[in-house]
Amino acid sequence: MAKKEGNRSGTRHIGATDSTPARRDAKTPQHLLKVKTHATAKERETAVLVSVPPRRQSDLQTTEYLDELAFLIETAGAEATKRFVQKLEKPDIRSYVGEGKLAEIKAWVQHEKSSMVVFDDDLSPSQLRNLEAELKVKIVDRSLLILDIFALRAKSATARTQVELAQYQYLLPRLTGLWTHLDKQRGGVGMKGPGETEIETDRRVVRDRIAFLKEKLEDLDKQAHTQRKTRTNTIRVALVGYTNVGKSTIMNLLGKAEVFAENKLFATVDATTRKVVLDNHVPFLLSDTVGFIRKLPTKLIESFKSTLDEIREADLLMHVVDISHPAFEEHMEVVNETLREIGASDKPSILVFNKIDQYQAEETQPAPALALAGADEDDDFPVDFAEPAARPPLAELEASYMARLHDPVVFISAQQKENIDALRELLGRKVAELYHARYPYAHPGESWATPSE
Ligand SMILES: Nc1nc2c(ncn2[C@@H]2O[C@H](COP(=O)(O)OP(=O)(O)OP(=O)(O)O)[C@@H](O)[C@H]2O)c(=O)[nH]1
Ligand SMILES: [Mg+2]
Repeated sequence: MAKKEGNRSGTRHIGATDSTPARRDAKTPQHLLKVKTHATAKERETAVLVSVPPRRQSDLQTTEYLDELAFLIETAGAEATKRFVQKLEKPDIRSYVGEGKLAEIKAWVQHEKSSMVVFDDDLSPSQLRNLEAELKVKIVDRSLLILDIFALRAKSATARTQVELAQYQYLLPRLTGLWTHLDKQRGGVGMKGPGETEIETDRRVVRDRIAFLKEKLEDLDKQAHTQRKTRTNTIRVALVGYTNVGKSTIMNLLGKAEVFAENKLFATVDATTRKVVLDNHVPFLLSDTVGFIRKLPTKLIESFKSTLDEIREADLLMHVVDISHPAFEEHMEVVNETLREIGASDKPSILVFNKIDQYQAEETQPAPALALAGADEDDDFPVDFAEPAARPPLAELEASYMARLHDPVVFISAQQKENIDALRELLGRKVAELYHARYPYAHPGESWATPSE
């Protein structure tokens, strides 16, 4: 088994910029992470999407989920060219989809020479193995796809270490399954699969690397903690929300920061913190963080502990929602659920409905994008265009949210700079309230002379 990888152009090496001397990883197992969803060749890779929705899930929802998966694929640098949907009570334990559907997928993949098949769930190691043996192309599940995007985006030492750790944690139980397909990627001809001894050796190497990365993260955490301790007498605000809702755009607007904002999922993987001084208000620290997404694997959340500490340690959350997205209410639920999971759901928060410039009131939803994107229109998934979902006029929506929620609400367009004064006013007021409640005898701004800021 070739253990060394050359630094071929166009190939990304996770952790390659990691300058920390490896203590125990004389044989760095990074070649094991080379299952990539993004294009490494000149030609753009093509992906077939597969989803097994429960019977009770509406067709509209299925379409939205597949749209999101296609967006993830696009963010990773490939193109979704076909969708297969099979409604089942639950995914097949052996091959995720049923036998008939699998044969259909196989025929398509072979005929169209697709580069990979992407599943909108996490696959068990045995499902992964079986699918790989049957379809003979790259098999990508939701975790692997998200991890790959995170790896593309992560810049800081902490974020990179977190991603690498999550990748190896993902890899460990799947090591045997992934071998065959790694061989294939390397050309395969004449390459024999590794024997059990080699797999065992690699398992040990990966375990060592995991231990090493955990130690490294602990060190980085300590440094970050010490740095945060110097920010005394300061209210901390964290931007939270679903991915691609406009958090970084708001950060740039308020914090005069230059944070990468883009119409791609997970543009931000590193946490960034800026001091913000709004006119006549108490200064505060604002952090931009990684966006949330549905079905974010718990393991992945755990390995992003350091980034999520910014949220956990915040005094106030600004929950940003993209109101122009058809599924914005479900997105809010996902965010609230994730906040609960990381133990940050009881914090005071402000709800910021963004992208009002793009919001379109209408009586019914537009026809699902399914037909446009080459969906598999077989009997398993009759396309249903008549699903009504009212989108009331903005003023109505605003009034109903204001009345319904305990948290303060503001409707803005960060891009068009609409209603930003209202946002500043609300934020300034909330921060001042928190500040005076917490430090009744302090004078705002007096701690800002500390050298670390
Ligand atoms: N139409 C419209 N687009 C916006 C608005 N605010 C942000 N955007 C766009 O939405 C996209 C995502 O914005 P970001 O600020 O990167 O979103 P984010 O929440 O930081 O995204 P992640 O870091 O990927 O989680 C970008 O293309 C922005 O230009 C808005 O008010 N209206
Ligand atoms: Mg961002």
